[in-house]
Formats: sequence, structure tokens, C-alpha cells
Amino acid sequence: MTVLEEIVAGVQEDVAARKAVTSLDALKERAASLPHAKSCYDRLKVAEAVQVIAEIKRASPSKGDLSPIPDPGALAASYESGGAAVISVLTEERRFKGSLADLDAVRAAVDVPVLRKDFVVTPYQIWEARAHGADLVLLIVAALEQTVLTSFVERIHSLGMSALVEAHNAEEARRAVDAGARIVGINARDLRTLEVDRATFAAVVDVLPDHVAKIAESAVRGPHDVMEHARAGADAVLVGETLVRSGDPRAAVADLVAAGAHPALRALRH
Ligand SMILES: O=P(O)(O)OC[C@@H](O)[C@@H](O)c1c[nH]c2ccccc12
Repeated sequence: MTVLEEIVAGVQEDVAARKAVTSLDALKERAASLPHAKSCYDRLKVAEAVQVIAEIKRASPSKGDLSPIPDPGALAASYESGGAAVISVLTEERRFKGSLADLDAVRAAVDVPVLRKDFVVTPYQIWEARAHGADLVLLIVAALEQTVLTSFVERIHSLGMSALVEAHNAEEARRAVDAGARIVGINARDLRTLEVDRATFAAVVDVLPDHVAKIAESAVRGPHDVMEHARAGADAVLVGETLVRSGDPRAAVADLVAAGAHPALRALRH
């Protein structure tokens, strides 16, 4: 079994347990009582500057515990005040130590769009995302068959949310586009092996048509990496570990945002 398959097996058990407590109808009712999801595409595909998606991440299978996050809402608010365009919240419980409670805390604390980052393998999780106030939902190409991927993208869009469809190589990136994705993430970390290759984004991005919002995910250490991804054509970067370990998350986000808005990049982006 790959790491990805192991994580998905755990997620399936956890979803079954939550389903026994909260019915799909209850989720739908809760979703219907909420304000509409915020649109994300236009915020991420901004000609003037590369945007920052800042992640609330407690732990990971590759690094173990990262940094204690006693108050995810407060951390998200710091990210927002540093200029993050979107806040990503890991909700996978076993390996990333996230939860829907984290998503709730973040949703209550910020106005910017919120991404539910999990291993989505059933439509129930898409309804959960909406019922807990998410605007954007991650889908991982490597975890889903093509027909399922396509139907999940449609479901997310039909609920007024945006799908961030994650690929790790050119074939997966093509599948993301074929599935109707308008926002595609290219992950430098291979979720099957957890190995990181920072050159992945530049190697894969050319597969994506112009209209797609292109997100460089994982292993961004600082402003230099933002500039590098920007030159390769990124519209946004998604950053977790560097921010949660920074000690000053507002300033750390602001540094990345400033790099993304650097005048030298502007000419490239027009
Ligand atoms: O902490 P990093 O290296 O900055 O990475 C953030 C994000 O890209 C990573 O958490 C991630 C990308 N895709 C995922 C899919 C599932 C879980 C986690 C992820």
C-alpha cells in the first residue's frame, strides 16, 4: 500500500463514523442556512501579483508534529492580516491531526475564502465542506478515478464552491483539466512516496491551458521560492510548514505576499 492508499483507508473509516452521527440530510440543511460560498478563481488569478494560500497544518506524515496550534482561528486571522488570499485548513485527522472543528474555528475568524484540505473520496465530504463554511475543496487526482473526479468537480461547482484539483505529474494535470478543473494545484510532494521535488511545478505547468489558475503546492521555504514559481507561471503558492514554524505568521505571510507582488514579476505576468 502506498502512503496515499493508507491515508484514504483511514479517512473512509472516519467518514463512516461521522455519517453515523450526522446524516447527509442534516448536512444539506445546515449548508442551506449558510451564506453562499465566496468565489475564488478571480482572487487567485490576479495579473498584478502572485497570491498566497496559507495553510493551518498541525502535523504531516513526512514531518510528524510541526508546531502546536492552540488557536487555529487566531493563526488564520494572522495569515489574513499578512495578506493571504485564501486560508487552507487540513481536516484529515489521523496523519495531519486536523478536524472539522479547525475548519469551523477558521471560518469564524476570517473573511477570505477557506479551503477544506482533505482526502475527499465521497460526496458526503463535499457536503461536509459546504456545511462547515468552506468555499474551496481539494480533490486529489491520484486518489480518484476519472469519472469520479469529474463528477466531484461538478458537484463542488454546483454547490457554488470552487474545486482545487491537485496533480503531481503531467498525466494527472491533463486529467485535472479534462475533469473540468479551473484551479489546478501542482504538488511538489508525491503523496504515494512523500518525496519532494521542487522542480515539479516548472516541469508540469506547461500542460495547463492559460485560463487555469495555477497553484504551486508544498516545500515553499520563503520569498525566493515564491519568485521561482512565479517565473515558471504560478498564479499562487500554497504554504504550510514554513508559516506554522515561523514564529511570526503575519510577517512570514507578508514576506511571501511582497515577493509575489515584486515589480520584476509584473512584466512577466502581462
Ligand atoms: O507544508 P508545506 O510543505 O508548505 O505544504 C503545504 C501543502 O502543499 C501540503 O500540506 C499539501 C499539499 N497537498 C496536500 C494534500 C493532502 C495533504 C496535504 C497536502
